[in-house]
Amino acid sequence: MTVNTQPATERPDPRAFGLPVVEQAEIPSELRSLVARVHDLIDAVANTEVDGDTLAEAAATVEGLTDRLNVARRQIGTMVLRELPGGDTEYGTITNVVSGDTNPAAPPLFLDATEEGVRGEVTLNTVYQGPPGLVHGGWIAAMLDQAVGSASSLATSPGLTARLEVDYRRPTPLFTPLEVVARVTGTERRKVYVTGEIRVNGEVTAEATALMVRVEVP
Ligand SMILES: CCCCCCCCCCCCCC(=O)SCCNC(=O)CCNC(=O)[C@H](O)C(C)(C)COP(=O)(O)OP(=O)(O)OC[C@H]1O[C@@H](n2cnc3c(N)ncnc32)[C@H](O)[C@@H]1OP(=O)(O)O
Repeated sequence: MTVNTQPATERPDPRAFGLPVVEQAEIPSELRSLVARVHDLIDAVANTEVDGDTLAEAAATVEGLTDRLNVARRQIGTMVLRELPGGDTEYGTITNVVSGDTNPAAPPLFLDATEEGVRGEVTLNTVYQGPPGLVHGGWIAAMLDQAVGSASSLATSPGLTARLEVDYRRPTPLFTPLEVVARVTGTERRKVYVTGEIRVNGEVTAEATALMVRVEVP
């Protein structure tokens, strides 16, 4: 089943929910650079074996930086307006743990609209490790949740995940390009049925079926 994407102009504006919106182009390049450096820092901290003096010095430096950054914080729930290839647009939470532009803990997984639904590629490091060398099952579910939510939001309007079932078919490896896809298979009133897959070299390692319930604009 192919579900046509609902025009962006017909989707709810987050400002109607009292949420601030930042356009993607307004995110300063210095912030993007900081996010990328801290993303690498998380990986370095998770894996370092340097001596205690170096660790103590690093902790003091990071604490000082944290204090400096915390003097001006965004409102919780700030949204980012993204331009997708093909001219469509999408709102996302700016600190979303899977795909947030300003979240150094996010892989990040960016999903583009396709004719079928959504598709994205991502390669994960040891920060997302569960079993040795493999992606944690919770992160697999998180990426699939994001993909089904995004496919549902683009095809209809934003919603919350009511049900998500994941089948883990094969181990999902770290340091290997992962393809993440999702598509809407049906709708019924506010209910949107969606499926998603993670593939490695074309082979499905995990698949999800989900029910999204569209939120009502106040
Ligand atoms: C503008 C903002 C932009 C945002 C962009 C976001 C981008 C997307 C990216 C996000 C990606 C990340 C995504 C995330 O991380 S979403 C975060 C994780 N999810 C949640 O926190 C959701 C928590 N649950 C709820 O809030 C409510 O239960 C919801 C809102 C889901 C429904 O409560 P609501 O009071 O509104 O509706 P209703 O109870 O009248 O139910 C309506 C219909 O649904 C049926 N039903 C309900 N539950 C289930 C169930 N479990 N199995 C089967 N069916 C179920 C129900 O029978 C009824 O059917 P029918 O009687 O019509 O036949």
